[in-house]
Amino acid sequence: MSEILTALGDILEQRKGASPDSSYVASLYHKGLNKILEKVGEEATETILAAKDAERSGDNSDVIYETADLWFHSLVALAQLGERPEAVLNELARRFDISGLEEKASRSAQ
Ligand SMILES: N=c1c2ncn([C@@H]3O[C@H](COP(=O)(O)OP(=O)(O)OP(=O)(O)O)[C@@H](O)[C@H]3O)c2ncn1[C@@H]1O[C@H](COP(=O)(O)O)[C@@H](O)[C@H]1O
Repeated sequence: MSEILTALGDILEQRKGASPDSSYVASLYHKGLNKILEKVGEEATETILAAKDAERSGDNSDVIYETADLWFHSLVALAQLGERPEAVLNELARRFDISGLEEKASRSAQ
């Protein structure tokens, strides 16, 4: 799965040199960070609404679709700031390592 994020990160970097009419990502870069963050906010709201609908209906397809939009726009915001998707994966891995170590320590103290 991380290969998909790496490939998407590469495309997001390539779009930095593209003309705004040639691609959605290039058009977002051209509009600037505030517009990208506005999209992150919109997609977060749409994800929340879709999650509440999913809870009622039992159908998760819309919340998965909206979460993909949210992740995508968050990665565009990070790319605009000069960060790649791997930075987020590394942070998640770091937290996983810490909690894994804490769990091991609490087990050996028992
Ligand atoms: N993953 C995505 C992706 N997810 C969502 N979107 C776009 O994000 C937008 C979602 O916003 P909305 O639903 O609000 O739609 P909208 O009304 O068109 O947006 P606004 O006019 O309000 O800004 C849609 O235009 C989607 O097409 C994406 N656009 C691109 N990608 C990836 O980015 C790559 C590069 O895309 P381009 O720059 O378009 O070549 C693609 O190959 C994909 O892998």
